[in-house]
Amino acid sequence: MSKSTSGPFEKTKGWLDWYEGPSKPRFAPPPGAVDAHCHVFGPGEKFPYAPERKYTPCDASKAQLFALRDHLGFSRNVIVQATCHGADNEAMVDACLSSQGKARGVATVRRSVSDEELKRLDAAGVRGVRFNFVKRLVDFTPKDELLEIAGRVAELGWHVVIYFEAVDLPELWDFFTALPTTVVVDHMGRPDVSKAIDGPEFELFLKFMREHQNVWSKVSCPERLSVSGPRALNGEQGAYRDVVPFARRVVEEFPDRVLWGTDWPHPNLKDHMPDDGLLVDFIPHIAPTAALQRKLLVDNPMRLYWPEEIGG
Ligand SMILES: O=C(O)c1cc(C(=O)O)oc(=O)c1
Repeated sequence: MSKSTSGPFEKTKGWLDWYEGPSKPRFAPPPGAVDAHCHVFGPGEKFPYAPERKYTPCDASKAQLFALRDHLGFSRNVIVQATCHGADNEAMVDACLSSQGKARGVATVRRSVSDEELKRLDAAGVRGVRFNFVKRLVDFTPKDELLEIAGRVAELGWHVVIYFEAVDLPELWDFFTALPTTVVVDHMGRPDVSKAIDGPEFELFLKFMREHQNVWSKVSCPERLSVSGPRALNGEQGAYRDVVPFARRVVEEFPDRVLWGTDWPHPNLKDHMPDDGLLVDFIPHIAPTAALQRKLLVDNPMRLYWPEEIGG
């Protein structure tokens, strides 16, 4: 079970493999904590990467993900379909089915998906679909196609996860606000943290959440968003300081609509691969009280992904 291969595929040049032997976090997540954004990649031998993919990763299996979950002190995962698998959800579905109910999934589907397939995904633990607008990751899908998919999954009680760059929010606003489901934003809508926190770009994101009660945000991926570091490596307890005010602002203003995830195995990071134990130690910087931590890591993800277990 080596991480460095990609099965029969060749990894994208310069690909950084996930960090082996992460430290034990100093921060102990509350009991029942959910890593609400992570992926599985392949293994390529068993679950081939999609022909239309924009990158070929190293393998990152369900067993490796579940081992990380236990090591970090988490109880559950939400496994988000990675773009390298296109709309073939089998690696993610297989992980959900092997998790003994401890993983839910977010799928990618095309307009051609049948009702039977949606029901099969639902039975496997899928609770949402992901719409991706990051141009380096996917080709364009027409919005009427996406709206049609959103309407169909709404009937299953699923939500829509959206991934986009902050500069694209104005253009996508009308589409996002027309979605008929709960809408979960990946990685805080990728703010440019070198810009002012009270500047127009991040203000627009806050307005998006303020004016639309169905919009949630993942306060994840400081390792992607940080410009100044320091990186979560070598025992660093104050990593990615420039991201802290942005994430903390979202957690404090919208405590009931935030989620957190490792983003393991961190696709497409170019300059470093974080120690996931130190990433967990980032959490108390953005959610400074036990009450906020409990909402972020337990109550909110349980409400969205396991409502039946909390009488919801
Ligand atoms: O920024 C990214 O490169 C990235 C890629 C993917 C994916 O390929 O699915 O998912 C993420 O959450 C982030």
